[in-house]
Amino acid sequence: MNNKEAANVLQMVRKASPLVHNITNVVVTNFTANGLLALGASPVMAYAQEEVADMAKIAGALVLNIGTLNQTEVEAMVIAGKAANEAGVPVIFDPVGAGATLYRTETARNIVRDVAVSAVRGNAAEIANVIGETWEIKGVDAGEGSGDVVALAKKAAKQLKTVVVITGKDDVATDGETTYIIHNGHPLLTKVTGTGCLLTSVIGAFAAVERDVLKAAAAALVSYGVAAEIAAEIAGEQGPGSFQIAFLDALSRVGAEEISQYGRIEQGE
Ligand SMILES: Nc1ncnc2c1ncn2[C@@H]1O[C@H](COP(=O)(O)OP(=O)(O)OP(=O)(O)O)[C@@H](O)[C@H]1O
Ligand SMILES: Cc1ncsc1CCO
Ligand SMILES: [Mg+2]
Repeated sequence: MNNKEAANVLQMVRKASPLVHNITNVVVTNFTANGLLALGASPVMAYAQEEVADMAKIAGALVLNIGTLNQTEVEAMVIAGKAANEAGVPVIFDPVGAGATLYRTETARNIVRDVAVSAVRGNAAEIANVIGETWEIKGVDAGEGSGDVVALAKKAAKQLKTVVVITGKDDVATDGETTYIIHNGHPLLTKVTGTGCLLTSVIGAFAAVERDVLKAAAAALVSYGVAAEIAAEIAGEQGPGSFQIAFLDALSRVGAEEISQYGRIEQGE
């Protein structure tokens, strides 16, 4: 995966405008829908157990996010996930807050047991907790020590038999064999709620058009990180509110030119 290939996958998203079915949290719902629209995908949020199987089957990707989970919604996620599996629709999982409470940790583990997920995206602490590893957050920036993060991502990918994406200062995407490290993004992303959650849904949009989920994830990460850098350039001085708006604009504008100029994809060990 290089910048050119990444830009090609982004172009495919814009051309196909895939339907991305999200069962996500109440904090990020609107931002996620607007972010997917800006990018060029077609978002839908559908949660009722009566309809999630039908929606998941017609979607290009299903995104499950446990940010504000409750038991009814978790049951809907499993129904949707199994329907997506039957229909060959990729499922992307965001284990928000795994490790923070026993309920989140157990739910995250149950979802990866009951649903065949194509990719899991979280920060290092969340991914560690899904696979039962302890993880010390070193300093304020969980992205510090990316060597450890790569090892954690590979271990998780092998254990869960799926693509694993760990985000932070640098982002790592791996299937356990091939690893990409993406050096894009901006610290202001951590000052806007749900940028991780939107990224998980963006990976869904890319996985809907690129069957190689690892390539899809790497392309999503570089596109997203470059968009953040463009937004910070335009509105970073103003603060997180202006940055959030500029970021939505940048998601709609980022293309081959910007990715070739700013994209920093490294093939890892
Ligand atoms: N220090 C940093 N510098 C640059 N980019 C960063 C930094 N920290 C995180 N990011 C970027 O922010 C985005 C969200 O990643 P993060 O790891 O913060 O997700 P998260 O913890 O799940 O966030 P949330 O819970 O708010 O959705 C990613 O695109 C990531 O690359
Ligand atoms: C703040 C917050 N609380 C639960 S989910 C969420 C959004 C970031 O995932
Ligand atoms: Mg998160």
